[in-house]
Amino acid sequence: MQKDSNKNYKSLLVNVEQHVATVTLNRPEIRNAFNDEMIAELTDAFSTLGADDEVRVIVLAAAGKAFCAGADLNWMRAMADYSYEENLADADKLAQMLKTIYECPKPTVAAIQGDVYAGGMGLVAACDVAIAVKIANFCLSEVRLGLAPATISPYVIRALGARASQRYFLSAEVFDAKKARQLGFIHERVSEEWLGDEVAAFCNKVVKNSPDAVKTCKQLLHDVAGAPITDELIADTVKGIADIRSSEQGREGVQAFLQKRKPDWLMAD
Ligand SMILES: C/C(=C\C(=O)SCCNC(=O)CCNC(=O)[C@H](O)C(C)(C)COP(=O)(O)OP(=O)(O)OC[C@H]1O[C@@H](n2cnc3c(N)ncnc32)[C@H](O)[C@@H]1OP(=O)(O)O)CC(=O)O
Repeated sequence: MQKDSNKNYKSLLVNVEQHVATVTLNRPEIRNAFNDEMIAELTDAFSTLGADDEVRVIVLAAAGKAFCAGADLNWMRAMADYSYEENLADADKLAQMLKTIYECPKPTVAAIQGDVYAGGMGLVAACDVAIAVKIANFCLSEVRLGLAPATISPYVIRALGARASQRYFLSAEVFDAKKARQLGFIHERVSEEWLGDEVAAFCNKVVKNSPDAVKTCKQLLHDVAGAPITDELIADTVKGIADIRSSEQGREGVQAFLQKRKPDWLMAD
């Protein structure tokens, strides 16, 4: 059975077929960077599909050239000028979106057709399984922009490992899909023409299994794999991004990206 579950989403496409839901990020012109609207829609889509008995697995895919360029920097720049309380409340919505994806009771698969930068790394890390094309590049680029991988950190550090995270959080080095596979950040690396088949093959295996047993496995994997993602931890990460994006260097880094120039960190202080 095929079902079009798009509701009135503006930044997403949602489709359900044979128990597999596909949520497609659909702002290809800015490389699927997410703003407040996309954050609200992703939160709603994963909550709704997570509660839908017909859905047994959810694929997070993306339209166009890149998988996701992280937070929309026009939105980040705008938030820096809001009151601190509004800035915190807004950052909390980003944190809650990631938590909703991570805690979704259905297995989630990131189908990565292109580059994954900054907040996009959080989306991939919040999913259970990640399959990427060979040409995809990965980068925790935030520090280049005077920002920090804050709300995404609980998920990325779990998926990438503490040691590799130290290297890539601090350097913002770009790494390729081969390295991402070696580090365990992605599970499989395939040619572009095989991405759909590889993702479908994985989903078909999940769909044949007992939905209740799969749900229990997912809960166990979270419980056993690491310290719980508590409200206190989330609040720390929310404060982390709210503080840094309204700082002088955060404003300068984002402004420099949007103006297509190099940031001047010293002038910002
Ligand atoms: C979640 C938290 C923080 C963040 O996520 S901060 C976001 C940081 N993001 C980045 O550093 C990525 C910036 N983008 C890129 O480096 C590149 O776009 C790319 C992803 C490597 C893809 O390169 P490509 O050459 O394919 O595309 P262009 O660079 O030409 O971009 C096309 C078009 O899109 C605009 N754009 C790209 N990314 C963003 C963005 N994040 N926000 C807004 N706009 C973006 C780009 O400016 C181009 O626009 P034109 O008008 O066409 O020039 C914090 C936490 O963890 O809490």
